[in-house]
Amino acid sequence: MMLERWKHHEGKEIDVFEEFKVLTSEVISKTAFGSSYLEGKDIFEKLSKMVFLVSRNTLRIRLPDLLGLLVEAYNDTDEKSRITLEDVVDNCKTFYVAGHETTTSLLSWTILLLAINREWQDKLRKEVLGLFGEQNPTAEGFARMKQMTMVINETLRLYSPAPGFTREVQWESKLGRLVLPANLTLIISILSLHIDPLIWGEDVHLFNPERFSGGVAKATNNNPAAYLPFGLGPRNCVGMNFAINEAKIALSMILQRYTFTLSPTYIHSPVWQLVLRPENGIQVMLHPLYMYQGVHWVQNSLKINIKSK
Ligand code: HEM
Repeated sequence: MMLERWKHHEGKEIDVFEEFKVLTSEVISKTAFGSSYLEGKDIFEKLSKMVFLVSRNTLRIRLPDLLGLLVEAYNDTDEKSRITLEDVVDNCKTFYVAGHETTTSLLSWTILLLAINREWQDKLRKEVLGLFGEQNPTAEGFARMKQMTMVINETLRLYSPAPGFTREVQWESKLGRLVLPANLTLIISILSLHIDPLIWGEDVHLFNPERFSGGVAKATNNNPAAYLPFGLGPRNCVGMNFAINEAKIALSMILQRYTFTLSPTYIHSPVWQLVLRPENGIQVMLHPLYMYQGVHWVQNSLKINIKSK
């Protein structure tokens, strides 16, 4: 649906942040709730507004079949483990928000970084076309997407959709020279870890996916707590693989069809409103890879050589 809409924007500007909001809503609605964005548009719009008011919370249920599990828990014969209708609704909201805003943010920042780092955009396009040609991307291909994984990792480092997460101190504990009282809430700043030159080196502020060429462990010097886009430990993100696969599908399908450059109207202003989002959207210019000439679709010669691998 999104790519169909984009056909009307060829050669023109498009705000990818707005586009990805609809796309990721559609995806989470269909996969988790079996409905579509349009069917639940009003509810989803209200939930999006609520994002300003809610903070990440209490969901204790994992994919898949989220709704089924919630309904099961609601109908539980054991009164102690039964949840209320309000709990069902609350958990649906969390799932919707957690699974939608974060992936929108990841996709949007990746497009921004690829629009201004054209050599990486070209590299990814070659990788995608080498693996899938013009066919739809497949799950088997994802594991072989080395450069795409590097770019996603680097985007998540620089523009972590969730720039922080919280932990509650359950009982008085010592942390180095600090004594942490019980019930204290700690905010773990993912972003400060991701831009620490002691961990990443002097080029910490530069977009350099190459740093992930040997994998995350090598990039972090085997320090699993240095890179936390999806949190850490038993309460880490349940949607990590879902989000990464969704991003790989969407990016592959865009790269198969378009080159994109940053629009002069773009104003850089990342803000942390539950997720790290571009305050003014992300406007790019879309250039189709193929043009219809006479009776044939031909490669747009102004763009890159898409045949080379
Ligand atoms: C790029 C996309 C995403 C990012 C960066 C992200 C990041 C995070 C982070 C940092 C946490 C907190 C982890 C912790 O406290 O250790 C979290 C939790 C969570 N995420 Fe994600 N997330 C993403 C996508 C998703 C998706 C697609 C879903 C669902 C479909 C999802 C569902 C959840 C849930 C339910 C939790 C709470 C887990 C718990 O408390 O046990 N997330 N996420």
